[in-house]
Amino acid sequence: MNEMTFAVLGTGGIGRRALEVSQHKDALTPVAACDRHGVAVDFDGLDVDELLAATEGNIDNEVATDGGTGATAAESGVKQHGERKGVVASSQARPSEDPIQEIIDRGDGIDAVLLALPNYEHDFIPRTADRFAEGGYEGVMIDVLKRSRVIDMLDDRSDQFEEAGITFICGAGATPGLLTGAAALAAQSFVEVTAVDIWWGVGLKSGYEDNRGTVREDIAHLPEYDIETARDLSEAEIEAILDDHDGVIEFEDMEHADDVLLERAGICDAEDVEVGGVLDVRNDEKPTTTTVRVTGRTFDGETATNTFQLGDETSMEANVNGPALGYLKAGVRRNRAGEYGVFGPAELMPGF
Ligand SMILES: NC(=O)c1ccc[n+]([C@@H]2O[C@H](COP(=O)([O-])OP(=O)(O)OC[C@H]3O[C@@H](n4cnc5c(N)ncnc54)[C@H](O)[C@@H]3O)[C@@H](O)[C@H]2O)c1
Repeated sequence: MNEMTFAVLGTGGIGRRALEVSQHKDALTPVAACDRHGVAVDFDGLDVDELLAATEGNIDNEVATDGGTGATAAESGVKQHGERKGVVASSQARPSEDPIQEIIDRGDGIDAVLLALPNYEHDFIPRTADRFAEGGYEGVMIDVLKRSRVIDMLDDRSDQFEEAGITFICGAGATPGLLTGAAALAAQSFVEVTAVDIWWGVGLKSGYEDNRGTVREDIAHLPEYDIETARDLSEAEIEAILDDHDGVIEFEDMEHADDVLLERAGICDAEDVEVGGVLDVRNDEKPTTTTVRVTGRTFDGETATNTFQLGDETSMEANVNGPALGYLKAGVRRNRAGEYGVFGPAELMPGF
């Protein structure tokens, strides 16, 4: 009864590491994985070691998603050796014209689906969720997306998910995700929260090759870019931006969904949440310690700031995938208890 099966959509920087981390979680079996090129399904459990070894040099971070709203087909960012692209390099996978549909068709045996897909089109993850609902899927869907506006698009589908029997958990990576949950917990000392400041540090030297999708999406947060212009950047242009910054980019006032996720959990107003951080692609050491500061007023009239910090040794991959799979398991428990609809990481913490 406690056993859970899950599928990963997207075997790029995040999806591959999610499969690896799942090996360290109790009673969680990966049974399906896909990228744009193909799909692997085995209800006895995927051989994760084989899949990771075979795809090590074949990670697909191409810009295109499914060709929806204005996707470019730029063939950039593909790390490839040999004939077979992406997940198809694994002997467990085969090429597919529509790998996501193949997973929907096997949804009966899948308790949860982790969407480790790109966010170059804001409606890609919501549209993918629609396909699961329309395909009769009844289970958990969970994403690690970052942008605030996508949460509204998922909220609009709340009734549809409830009717379908889907428990959708949104924004459940590191930030949003782990840090949003930490802010919700830190807020419990207060009767009124006046400010939440999230400041992250990521050092990505050895992980850079595998996480170019995430770096491109981060560049879209710089004031001179947006998701469309970042999507159209060539690899050489991205390298030039990184060179201009000596490999260290500082972000301020980011559109990160921690704000709307804390507001929908009743913790504070979205406008009182600030997210920024520093990305260093030339060092593995974090350029700054990831810190969450929650300021508020206690019931007995004191004003204080509760602070939560991540250890500098924890990698971005550890801080995204550990929480994502932890929230996935929390989602399966809710789904089995008949709770459907849209939930954020703060709502799965003590209430406010
Ligand atoms: N919340 C957080 O803390 C956090 C941190 C890092 C990354 N992220 C997010 O995680 C997401 C994934 O990032 P990444 O670095 O792994 O990206 P990536 O580009 O490395 O991988 C994306 C994967 O999706 C697959 N894909 C694309 N279109 C597809 C389709 N139509 N069908 C099937 N598969 C398809 C690609 O083939 C690839 O395997 C991004 O949206 C990123 O913003 C969140």
